[in-house]
Amino acid sequence: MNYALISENIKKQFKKSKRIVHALKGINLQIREGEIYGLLGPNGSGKSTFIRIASTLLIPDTGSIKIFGYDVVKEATKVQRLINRVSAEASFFKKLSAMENLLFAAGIHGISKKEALEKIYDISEKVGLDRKRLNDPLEDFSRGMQQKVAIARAFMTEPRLMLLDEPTTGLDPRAKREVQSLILQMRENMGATILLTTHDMEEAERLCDYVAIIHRGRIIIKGRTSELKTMIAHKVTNPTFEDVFMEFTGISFDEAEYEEAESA
Ligand SMILES: Nc1ncnc2c1ncn2[C@@H]1O[C@H](COP(=O)(O)OP(=O)(O)OP(=O)(O)O)[C@@H](O)[C@H]1O
Repeated sequence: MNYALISENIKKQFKKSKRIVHALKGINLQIREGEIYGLLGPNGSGKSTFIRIASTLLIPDTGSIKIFGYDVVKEATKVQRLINRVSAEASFFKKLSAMENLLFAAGIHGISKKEALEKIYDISEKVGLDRKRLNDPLEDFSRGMQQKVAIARAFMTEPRLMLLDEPTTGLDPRAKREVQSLILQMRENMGATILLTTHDMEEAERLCDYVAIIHRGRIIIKGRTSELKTMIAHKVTNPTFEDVFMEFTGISFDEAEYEEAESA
């Protein structure tokens, strides 16, 4: 079995005014190559912190993440060549055109102008963007279209691992559907592995092969969406994936007891 990402005992704390926030309390997970892996959890549970560590933007306090065998701290440059990341707010030069933004991204990744133009026309087709609009400033595009361009732009660099941090947050249902279809289509075409965070449980079920639910910096449960539904079937009739989320994130546990169980 080839793994795209292996995380071992990742811990991270932050100082927030005078308080210490334990954002991640020992995250262990393995993502198989080619999989869409969902990291789900309530607000503040630590999802973005994990994604930021995996994408070399943040250094963990302890533990390690290996991406295709490379350590995200010690071999950050090698890791950066293998990954790309898209967050909820597409980061563009909004006054510049789609074409200028895409050419800029291609340039950073050492893609020649000729190849970049081919890829850009391909992207416009994939996201349903009329070629004539390529020269319009990105700020004139709908949020859904901006997000689709951001995802296609990230795939343009052919990452082996794509980190999608809430890629559909704030989009209307139609735009959301379109972005989800684009993610599936990109995975199909590029064969990339995807780590995705979302608050939308229907989306998690639609896109993810495997999910982990994180709560207060700890992974509470991992499994295929169907397996997790089966786990709560004795409590809820015909459970939805949202029921699964409610069940596992409603847990109130005694910290000391949990720590003991974890270290046992
Ligand atoms: N740079 C930072 N400084 C201080 N605290 C931080 C920082 N980044 C994250 N935190 C805290 O760490 C915890 C986890 O935050 P994180 O953003 O990883 O959660 P999340 O699961 O992604 O939340 P959301 O679903 O709301 O995006 C939160 O309590 C947050 O306030």
